[in-house]
Amino acid sequence: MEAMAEGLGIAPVDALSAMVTALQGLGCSATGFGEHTDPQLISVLRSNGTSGLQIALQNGQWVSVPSDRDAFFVNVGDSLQVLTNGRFKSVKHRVVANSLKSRVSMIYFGGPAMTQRIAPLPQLLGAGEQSLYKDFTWGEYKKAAYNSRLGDNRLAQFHR
Ligand SMILES: O=C(O)CCC(=O)C(=O)O
Ligand SMILES: [Fe+2]
Repeated sequence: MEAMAEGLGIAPVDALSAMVTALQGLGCSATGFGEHTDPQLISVLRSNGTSGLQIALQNGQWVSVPSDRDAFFVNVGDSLQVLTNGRFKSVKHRVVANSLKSRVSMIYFGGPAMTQRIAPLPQLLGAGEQSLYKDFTWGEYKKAAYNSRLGDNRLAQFHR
């Protein structure tokens, strides 16, 4: 935050960190990153070992992902859910800010090419099994995503 303020030429330099301190003083856990699913095929995440990442179970209960700086968190995205015709689930997740330690994460998002058609892999479809989704390209999905909010179920509009 200090470096950002410095880069922005904001004076006094500690204006932004004062804001963070004020939030921490409230003693409540703020939203670090709102609930959402990742759009791409796969996300590979590493963090600095600070807790905060949570996934939603099917019953809506939020469960914390253990914070381990030596572990990778591999997450299925919406596109892989479609490619597997729903066998792999794009799990809803969020980050709850920790008032004691900052969470830093780096994520690799593996996404398809813009013109790529996103559809269940034929070899995964059983006899007579239909795609659960309408035909769409990654570009079409992205366009729909730009018109949605972070927490929206963006795949819903592509369901058959
Ligand atoms: O920072 C994190 O741990 C997760 C962030 C995230 O879910 C995302 O960028 O898609
Ligand atoms: Fe995410």
